[in-house]
Parts: sequence; structure tokens; C-alpha cells
Amino acid sequence: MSAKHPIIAVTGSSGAGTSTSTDVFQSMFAQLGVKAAVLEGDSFHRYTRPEMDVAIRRAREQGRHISYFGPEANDFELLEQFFKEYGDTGTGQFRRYLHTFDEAVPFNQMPGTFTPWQQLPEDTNLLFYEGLHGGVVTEDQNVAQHVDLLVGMVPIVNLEWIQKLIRDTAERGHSREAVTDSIVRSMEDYINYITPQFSRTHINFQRVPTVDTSNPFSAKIIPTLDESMMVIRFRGIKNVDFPYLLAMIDGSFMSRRNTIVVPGGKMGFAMELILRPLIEQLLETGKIR
Ligand SMILES: Nc1ncnc2c1ncn2[C@@H]1O[C@H](COP(=O)(O)OP(=O)(O)OP(=O)(O)O)[C@@H](O)[C@H]1O
Ligand SMILES: O=C(CO)[C@H](O)[C@H](O)COP(=O)(O)O
Repeated sequence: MSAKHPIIAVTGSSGAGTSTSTDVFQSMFAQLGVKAAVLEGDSFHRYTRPEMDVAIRRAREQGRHISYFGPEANDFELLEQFFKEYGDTGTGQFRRYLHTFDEAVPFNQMPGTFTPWQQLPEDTNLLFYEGLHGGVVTEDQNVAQHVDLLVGMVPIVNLEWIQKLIRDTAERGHSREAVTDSIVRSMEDYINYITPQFSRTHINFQRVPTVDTSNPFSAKIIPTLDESMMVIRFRGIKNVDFPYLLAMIDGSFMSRRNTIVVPGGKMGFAMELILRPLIEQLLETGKIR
């Protein structure tokens, strides 16, 4: 834990919506006058896109699978070191993985490559991480222990796959077959490294569609917020003011003693009502109670 330099991590699978949720956090940081260092988890991939293609082929020849969810394709040790360094000193080295031409052209680089490493500014109030591995724990690494507020962004899996398929084909230049293949290839790492994180989170936001997503591989559009509900589960946070949340969020209800369900259209509002006091608490006291 890092009282002086708090770390907030939003963790979720590929296509879960961690980048999308960043907008809500950025707007809360602006309202609170907080200067946040924003880190994309993909910075800690080990390979460029062409190198990953080779690694996938090699692994396949050896009868194995390698995926972006696991330790072979991501440097968990460096991620843990980075979190520790930020917690201790408030700074660290970061880079970006450029997914699209829009992201890559300003750097005069190709999609699927990394920017050079650079130093975070010295004067940030907190670190905000969004990516695949904010709550990862393995035999050798414990990234989760350095995170002060850990949030899971977890659509149910059909919706996650629809979001990934549509985003990766529309924006990242991949074919449907390639995306489907990556979902299949990633399944073991998904179970070993992605899903266990959601039992370590303080809060999970699980979007559940209210339209038929039974064949995610044929979906043409992503269900909208109004076509979904948000299941929000709390863990290890005392004094969540559920009566206040129920009064403020029209159409919300409790489904378990630690779980509130809100209409999808209220997602941003609910995130703000729930997370803003926690961020304030973190900045004031250095921890979540
Ligand atoms: N709540 C939402 N409602 C509708 N669409 C959403 C929602 N959240 C995410 N999406 C869509 O799903 C796709 C994936 O979202 P996003 O890019 O945020 O995922 P990600 O978790 O950052 O993925 P990756 O780690 O692979 O970059 C995007 O097209 C985004 O617009
Ligand atoms: O979202 C991902 C992991 O979070 C991507 O699968 C990974 O970053 C590789 O990206 P690209 O397909 O653009 O090379």
C-alpha cells in the first residue's frame, strides 16, 4: 500500500471497457483537482505485434499457447516494480503500446509498436492504471498488493467478446477469424490470470445485457448502455451507504447484501457516486476503509 502516492487500478479483460471507463475517472480527477498519472497496462506487453505473431507461431509448433493474458507475453515483474516505485517515490518509467494508425502516426511509428520509455511527471497526486493485470498475483509476483483501490470492469463474457470482436475488427485492423482465434487461444490464461483478479477487487462493475447475446460471434452491434444493467459488487469496504445509492439512482435495487444493480444508462452516474468519495478518502488518508 502506498499512503503518499496512491494507486488506483481498473482491471479487466481485452474489450471489457477499461479504457472506456477511464473517461469517468478523468472527469472525477478534473472535478477534484487531482493530477493523475495515467498508465495503460499494454505498456507492459513484452512484444511488438510482429514479435507476438512469431511467439504465437513458435508456441503453436511446440504444442503450446501464448496469449496477451499470461506472463509469457507480459512482464508482470516490471509491472510490480513500477507500482512499487510509484508507491515509494511518486514516479517511474512508462511507455505506450500503439494499437492503431491514429495512435501511431503522431509518433511516426507503426501500429503494434511501443513508444520509447519515458519518465512520469514528478508532481502527480496518484497513479491511475487501466489494463489487464492490475490485480494479478502469481507464484513469483504480487501486483495486487501495491494497489490501494482495485476496480474490476467485467461485462459478462458474451458481451465482452462482442465488444472485443467489434472493436478489434473496426479499429485495430484484425479479421473476425483472427479475433476469434485469439479468444480461443487465450482461454487458459484467461482462467488462470484474468478471472482470479475479480475476487481481489474492492468493487466489480459487471455489465449484463438485456438483449439477446447468445451468439456473440454473429453480433453486428454492441448492446448500448440502455440495453443493459450494471451489477455492482463491493468487497472489503465498510460503510457503503446503500440507502443513499438506492435513493439517488432511479431504478436501482439490491440483489445481495453487498450488491446493487443499476440501469446501464446510470453507469457513469453510479460510478461517480460510488468512486468519488473513495478517491477523496484515498487522497486524505492514503487508504480505503
Ligand atoms: N459501457 C459500454 N457501453 C457500450 N460500449 C462499450 C462500453 N464499454 C466499452 N464499450 C465498447 O467496447 C469496446 C472495448 O472497450 P475498451 O476499448 O474500453 O476496452 P478495453 O478494456 O480497454 O480493451 P483493451 O484492453 O483490449 O484495450 C469499445 O468499442 C468500447 O466503445
Ligand atoms: O487488447 C489487448 C490486450 O489488452 C490486445 O489484444 C493487445 O494489446 C494487442 O493489441 P493489438 O491487437 O492492437 O496488437
